[in-house]
Amino acid sequence: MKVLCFGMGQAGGNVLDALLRYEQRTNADYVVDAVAYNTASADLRGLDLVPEENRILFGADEVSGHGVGADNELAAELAERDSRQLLRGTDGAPTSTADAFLIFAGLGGGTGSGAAPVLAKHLNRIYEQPIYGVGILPAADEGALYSRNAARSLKALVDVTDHVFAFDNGAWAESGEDVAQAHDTMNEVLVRRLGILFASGEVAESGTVAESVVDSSEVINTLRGGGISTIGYAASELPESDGGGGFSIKGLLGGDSSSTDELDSINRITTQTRKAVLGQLTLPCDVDSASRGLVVVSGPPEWLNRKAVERSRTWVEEQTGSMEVRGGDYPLSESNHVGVLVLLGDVSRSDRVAEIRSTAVEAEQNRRERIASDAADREDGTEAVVDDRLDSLF
Ligand SMILES: Nc1nc2c(ncn2[C@@H]2O[C@H](COP(=O)(O)OP(=O)(O)OP(=O)(O)O)[C@@H](O)[C@H]2O)c(=O)[nH]1
Repeated sequence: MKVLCFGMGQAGGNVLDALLRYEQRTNADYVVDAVAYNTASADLRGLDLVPEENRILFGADEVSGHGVGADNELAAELAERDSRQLLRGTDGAPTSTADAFLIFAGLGGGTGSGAAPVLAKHLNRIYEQPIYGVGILPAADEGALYSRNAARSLKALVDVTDHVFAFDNGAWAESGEDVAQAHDTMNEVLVRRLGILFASGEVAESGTVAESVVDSSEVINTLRGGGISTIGYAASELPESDGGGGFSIKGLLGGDSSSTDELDSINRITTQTRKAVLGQLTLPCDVDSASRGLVVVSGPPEWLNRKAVERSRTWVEEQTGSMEVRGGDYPLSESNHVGVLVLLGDVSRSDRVAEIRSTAVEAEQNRRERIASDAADREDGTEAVVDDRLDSLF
């Protein structure tokens, strides 16, 4: 599945850079072009793989390249004002070769949080392809302002995109890691999942193998209808003699390797499916609240047992209670792992999203009370200006 990628703000740019690195490392080719945007010029300079000419500074008239300092309303305003400049990011891009557009952003800060929905809205006006957000939720200990920004931005992004892949920083933070290192580790987790999802759709198109490979329309159909999705992934290393070579010691000794391998393959695939869903989701959620699912099993072709793939698919169907769970293979001849990726589309219950929402509502109430009391203190009777946007959260 070919994707045209946009990284908005610092987190957005970092994750995009990490995806490009992962694509390079795995010799894949699904990113048709990559564009990064920021209100802070230093953040754009810090990127590695996004081409220099595709790094776009906006809002410079107002903030002179110094960023918006977590003010996502200002970022949205600047993005709207500079929308032509944002769209210039697609000028040289081979837009017609993309199956989908992807906008990466941290939702807790200012630039990505405020400007990602604005960019999505403008791309939507012009292009036919589905537009997906990749929204990074702040950890709870990043404070109420980040939660408030994230709550608003998540809602705005869901409203203007065809789906939002959510990633919860809080669920993936390891205690004791410094922030930059933690971000790098989290970015790896996220891009591995996205990379496998997009690369698996490419195999079908190049026509190399098996009939049950996943194609891009299956990814798009799983995401159809919008909402928030989460992705789980788990992998198991194969015994050395089988790693990618396709032979087993038992087979060489004349033993019945095929039945052993079949059992082993079924066990590995079903176990990894459970692990992927029960403890490795990008956004922890109530699995039974998902509307649709997609299971992609990757590994050397001889390990991609049909029965196992079908069992995994059925298990995900049972867990989600959804009748719309697709399944397929992603053959990787050189791999020494069997991996299972599970995409759960349109999840409606997540403790973390509920927590962000309630912190946001509380922060908003405090703000209103403060404004109201400031207004009461003023004797001129000026009415408090309140923000009603949060009333409509989810
Ligand atoms: N997973 C991940 N999260 C990041 C990364 N960089 C920043 N964040 C998170 O993103 C949120 C802050 O958003 P940023 O992207 O830094 O902010 P910005 O969009 O550039 O906006 P301003 O700096 O406020 O203008 C916080 O929740 C950070 O923890 C990253 O590389 N990976």
